[in-house]
Amino acid sequence: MTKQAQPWPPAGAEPAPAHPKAPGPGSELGVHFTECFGCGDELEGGLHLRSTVADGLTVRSRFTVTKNHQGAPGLAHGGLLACAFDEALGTTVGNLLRRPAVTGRLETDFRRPVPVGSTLHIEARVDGVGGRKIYASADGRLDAEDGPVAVRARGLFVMVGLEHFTSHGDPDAIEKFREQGRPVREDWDINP
Ligand SMILES: CCCCCCCC/C=C\CCCCCCCC(=O)SCCNC(=O)CCNC(=O)[C@H](O)C(C)(C)COP(=O)(O)OP(=O)(O)OC[C@H]1O[C@@H](n2cnc3c(N)ncnc32)[C@H](O)[C@@H]1OP(=O)(O)O
Repeated sequence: MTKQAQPWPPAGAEPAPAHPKAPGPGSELGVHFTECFGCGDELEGGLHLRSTVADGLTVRSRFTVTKNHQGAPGLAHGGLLACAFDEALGTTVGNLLRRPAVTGRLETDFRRPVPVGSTLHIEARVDGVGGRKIYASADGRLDAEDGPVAVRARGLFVMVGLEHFTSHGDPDAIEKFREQGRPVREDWDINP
């Protein structure tokens, strides 16, 4: 096994400017779906991730680890940390590029244990786009924006049409997003 990183983003990926309608620096991104395990406010055991646009193609998210998120006693479960990064990367891609996309691949490096009670400060960015593929990465730091790196992640997101959500998920998904203040059909570029 090697810790040697592969080139990222891969050769051929191009820089991805923010969409003209993307929320600007300082914008709170809010909840994209109230029942989302990552950001929703209706799930008691959820991650309750909160995100703010930092600058350009960067979003800062916060996730506080509770006893609902344990693996070993007093420590966060790695799979839930990966979930937090999926959410942080997904919200970065979705909100800044305004293209519906789903996670195709997610890599996580766990560098330090993350204790219950700590807050992970996740800084995520869009690294590039190649065809339908969007490359994004993030660092998660313990308890402060300049704290020690505990987790790093890279995600490959694949642009999809809105029918991805209605045909594989809830037929009313687009209407539900609209009811929750996300009129994706109007606000997003929806033809991958
Ligand atoms: C969601 C929000 C919508 C709107 C909300 C409003 C506002 C809020 C904003 C934002 C918040 C969002 C926050 C969400 C955060 C969580 C996100 C998730 O967890 S998503 C759930 C988990 N992921 C899945 O369930 C995917 C399941 N997989 C699939 O459906 C398909 O495999 C899919 C769509 C990924 C690709 O299938 P194909 O048939 O369309 O396309 P093919 O040709 O297979 O892939 C396209 C390209 O991507 C590469 N690719 C695909 N998967 C890959 C992989 N695993 N590794 C490497 N490359 C891969 C392929 O090699 C191909 O590349 P070549 O064009 O040939 O160069």
